[in-house]
Amino acid sequence: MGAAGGEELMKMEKMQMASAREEKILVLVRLRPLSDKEILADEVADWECINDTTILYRNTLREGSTFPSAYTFDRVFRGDCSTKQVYEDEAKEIVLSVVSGINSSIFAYGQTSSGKTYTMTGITEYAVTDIFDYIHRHEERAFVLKFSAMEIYNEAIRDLLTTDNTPLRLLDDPEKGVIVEKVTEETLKDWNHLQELLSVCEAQRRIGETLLNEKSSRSHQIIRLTIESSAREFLGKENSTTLAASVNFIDLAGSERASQSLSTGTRLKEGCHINRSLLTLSTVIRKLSKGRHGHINYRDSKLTRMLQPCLGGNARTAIICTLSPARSHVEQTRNTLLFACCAKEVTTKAQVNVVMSDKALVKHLQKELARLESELRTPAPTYSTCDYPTLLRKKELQIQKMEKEIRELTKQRDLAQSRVEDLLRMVGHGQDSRQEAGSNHHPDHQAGDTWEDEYSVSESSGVTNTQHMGAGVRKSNNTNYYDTESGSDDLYHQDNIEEPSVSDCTSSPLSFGKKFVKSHPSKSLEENGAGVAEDPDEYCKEVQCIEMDESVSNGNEGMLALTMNEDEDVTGDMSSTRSLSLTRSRSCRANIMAGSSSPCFDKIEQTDCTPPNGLETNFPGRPEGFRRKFSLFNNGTKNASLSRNDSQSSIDSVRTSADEDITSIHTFVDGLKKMAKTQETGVKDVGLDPMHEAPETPNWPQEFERQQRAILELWEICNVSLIHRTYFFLLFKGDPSDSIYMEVELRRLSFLKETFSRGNQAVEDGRTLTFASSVRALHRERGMLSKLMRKRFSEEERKKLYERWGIVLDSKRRRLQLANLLWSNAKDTNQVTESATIVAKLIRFVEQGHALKEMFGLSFTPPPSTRRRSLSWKHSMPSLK
Ligand SMILES: Nc1ncnc2c1ncn2[C@@H]1O[C@H](COP(=O)(O)OP(=O)(O)OP(=O)(O)O)[C@@H](O)[C@H]1O
Repeated sequence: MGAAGGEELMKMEKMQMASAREEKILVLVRLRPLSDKEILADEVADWECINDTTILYRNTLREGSTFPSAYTFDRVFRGDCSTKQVYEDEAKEIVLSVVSGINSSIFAYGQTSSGKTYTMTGITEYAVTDIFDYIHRHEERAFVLKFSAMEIYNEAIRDLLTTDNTPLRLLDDPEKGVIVEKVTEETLKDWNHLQELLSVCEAQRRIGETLLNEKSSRSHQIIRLTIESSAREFLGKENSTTLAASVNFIDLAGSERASQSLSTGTRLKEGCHINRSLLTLSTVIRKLSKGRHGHINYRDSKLTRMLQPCLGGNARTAIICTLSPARSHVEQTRNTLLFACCAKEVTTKAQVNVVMSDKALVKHLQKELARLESELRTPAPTYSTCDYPTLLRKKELQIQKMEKEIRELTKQRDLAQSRVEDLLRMVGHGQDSRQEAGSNHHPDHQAGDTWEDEYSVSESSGVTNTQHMGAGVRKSNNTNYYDTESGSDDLYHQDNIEEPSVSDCTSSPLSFGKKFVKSHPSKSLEENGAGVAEDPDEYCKEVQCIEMDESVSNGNEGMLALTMNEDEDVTGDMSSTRSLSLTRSRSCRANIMAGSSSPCFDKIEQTDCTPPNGLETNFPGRPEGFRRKFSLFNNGTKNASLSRNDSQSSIDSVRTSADEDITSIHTFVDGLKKMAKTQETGVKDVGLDPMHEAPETPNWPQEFERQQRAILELWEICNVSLIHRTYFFLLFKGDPSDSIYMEVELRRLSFLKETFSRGNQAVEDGRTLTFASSVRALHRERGMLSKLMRKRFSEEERKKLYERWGIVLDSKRRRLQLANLLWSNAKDTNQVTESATIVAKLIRFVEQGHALKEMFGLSFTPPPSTRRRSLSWKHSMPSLK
């Protein structure tokens, strides 16, 4: 090897050592200006960059200051900053590492229409210009540039450089890590060639129109430039080495709410896939932000599998979080900022990637071998002069430590053993009581049997659920996400997913209705009925929403005639026959597609309708992010003390966990204050740890039952929309992947219950929810459902239903009576199941597959907190001091 060659190699090895260090992901935030559309809609810009690192939410008064208002990052860019400035000031340094053999990645994250594509297009062009410029200035090295481009569309990887739509496979290469099989790699010739390839990508990428963006990217796009370079002087020689690295330009698809983007059909499906993969990305980022302990679920989506090196591996990474300043997007903006807060805690470990020629490698290995052989032959000097007593003492200490660990582990094992025994005893008890109950339920039992008898029926029907769960657990054992997905599809096909037929509703001789009427005298039908008759026009609108959904699902895209004739004795106004010509409303359509109900009941004019979980506006309460700790699940004593039918205990346990949450928030705030002292920059807004850990619940089937019981009771207490209950109940049946949704639902409901019980109002997007308003909304919904009964059920079917639910056939307002009974007894599993079946039939709920669950849109926003909590939270913000 020549002197220069040796120097080169040594320099590279040195670089490799020097560069293999940890560094945090660079997090940039870019606020775009209000768009013309937003200005036309009189939108207000609620966000402002107050300096180069802090972005401020200016409208805290509106939300009662329950959220942090200032967020600090490596750099924030105001709406009037150009992409060139974003690149020059921050991104360039990361991108250009690639020419020194260090992998780098830049990606844009943000809600739909926030400016990701706008930003990444510019960044990619500026970066490649600089790369060409660098090559030009370093003629002593020979460079090879390879260009590839892919998109992940609906969880399938497509090559953007070919017209072939065949999905590409991801393979695990022992040396290179995850690779995309057969992806086209073009050797880049010059700037014009790059422009050509970029236009091909643009033409190939899936773009669709949504309400929020005319040219919305419906896929995640990854443009990869691989650069190899070697010193010309040593080309072809045995001491030749090559630097090889890639830079990824990643334009993620934007997170979206079906209710805001009003997406339906294909767009809705795309939206589900987008949200799902972004959720996995957030989970990965959240876990990484806590350090690289435990399992990181990169394999849960193709996006995270492909991005693995950028997210915690051998790469320098910058994330540009793009934001819309508009008030209507405040919630999505917060989610993006919380994601950004987590991302800034993530570290990567980039190093210079040196590829040696085969000859150089052989030589290097020979040298290494010789060194090891000589070490073996000549014992190291330290060996002979070793201090044996010290060595012995060290070993003894080690043995003592290990013995202590063994004792600790034995203790833990015994504890776990006793928990298992407790649980087994509990399950045994449950089975006993089921058997007893089952023996009471004899076909000869008459209508009017005791409630306990009915409950025994419901208990035995619960066996079906257990079977689903069993399947779910098996499914989750499969570590391959894609298999998991297909598995779940099958699962859902089998389970109550088809539109329920009336005969299903009416065939079995149940009689809980009668019994229920007796046990709930306080809910007088007149009282409920009065609410329904209050505002008939409102009902017309409500029914209009549902009808429009029907017209669309029937392929009737245009006008439809809606008959609102009551054949039974209903209130005066509603008894006349009306034919209404209705124009299809996209907002309502989206609403129903997403499973929403209340928004249409409340105000038809409102366009930002709500997804089925009521995450947004009109449902009482909202999911508040995931619970920070799952100590309840791990507490064997509490679990063991839960009896199968003890519904109060299930609610109590929710309350307990909420209390624990308060403690954990305080603990966290304390931690925050400490951290704030030691850190000059970076407001720890991520403090409430928005992306809490997903539960890995042992014994999930039992836990699911417990949570479902608690949710059912809380729905009743909080007057949650019946359509929401129906969607949720039919969609979340115990699959292990449901745990996160169950958790979110429980948290939002317990928060709401707490708020209502204190006589407080819950504020959502500036709108106020009170206990009274939720009661009114529920009354209106029941009225609307009663009207649909005539349409969805034949006279004969209705008659059967009345008999079954104990409604006297010649009584007045029979449909309303039935509507008032639906979902009215959370403790009666059988009644719950029947109610879900009937409401599903009324609203024509058709299972749209697993993806629909994602439209329950998990929010990463930290929970709205009590006054006390919010104050301590606010005070922990250094930037607010
Ligand atoms: N910083 C900015 N300055 C001016 N206009 C912008 C800026 N950012 C985005 N825009 C404009 O906003 C619109 C939406 O931007 P873009 O398509 O980049 O959003 P996106 O986040 O990629 O959306 P999606 O996720 O739906 O693909 C475009 O018309 C774009 O020109």
